[in-house]
Amino acid sequence: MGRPRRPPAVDRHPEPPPARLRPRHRRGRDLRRPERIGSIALLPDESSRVVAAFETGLGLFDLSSGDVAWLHRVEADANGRRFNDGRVDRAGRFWAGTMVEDEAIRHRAEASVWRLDHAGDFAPHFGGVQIANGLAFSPDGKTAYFSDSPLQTIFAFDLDEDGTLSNRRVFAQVTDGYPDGATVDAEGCLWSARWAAGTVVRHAPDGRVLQTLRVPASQPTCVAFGGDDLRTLFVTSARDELSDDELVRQPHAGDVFAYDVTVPGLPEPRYTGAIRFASNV
Ligand SMILES: O=C1O[C@H](CS(=O)(=O)O)[C@@H](O)[C@H](O)[C@H]1O
Repeated sequence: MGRPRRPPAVDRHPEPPPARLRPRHRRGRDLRRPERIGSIALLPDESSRVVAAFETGLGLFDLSSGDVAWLHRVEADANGRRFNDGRVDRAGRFWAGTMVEDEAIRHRAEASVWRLDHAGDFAPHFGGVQIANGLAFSPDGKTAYFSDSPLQTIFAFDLDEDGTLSNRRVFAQVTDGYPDGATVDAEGCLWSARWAAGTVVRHAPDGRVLQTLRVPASQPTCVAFGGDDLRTLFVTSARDELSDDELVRQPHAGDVFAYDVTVPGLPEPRYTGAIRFASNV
């Protein structure tokens, strides 16, 4: 683990819109979009379009123009849920989970993890979730990781070739903070952001903690590898839910941090399935 680099300049607002960051230029660009975005899937064609998990469902989102063509708008009712974390698995399917945003009913665990498959069908794969987070996949694609943040638990599953999850087990029980976004490096270790603990933790494939990186913000939200050799670990963070006093003590809350790492990440898989547009929106 190297020294933290000076954080790239990303515009900060009381309600920050998602920014598209070009790290070399240390510049972020605000994106016009109809709803908050929880996660995205890159597409094979290198165009400016991605599949985005918006609050209410999936849309084909043009990062340049801000145009959205809805694919599956499955959470459009006001039920206190929205889409949150997601990631493409090694076989090119997009997984995205919802979270119960309304804290008063979060304990009901009515959120789910959904899968966009190769045929372009989008369906819930399992439910009983409060806040779906930390979806990540082992280098061989046979193990999936997932966190239900309020439970302070990271789970592992077997993932078969058909895209079915089974053999759910506890991968790590978290004692400090809440497991948020995560990714897997080339050695199969899981990097997990710890909301409220101000850390990012690297777990061995058997769940052991190998390394804890302290970041200068209490709410790191997700991690991603980048740079030409995938040896830069980017860590996003949130200002959300911090008091004015906390924001004074945490001037970097909401920034994106970049760290040099020795073990590289893996290229991010792209969604390789069909794109089917919704007929009802
Ligand atoms: O992913 C998210 O998680 C958090 C906090 S926690 O990690 O679940 O504790 C959340 O409030 C945030 O808005 C969400 O996107």
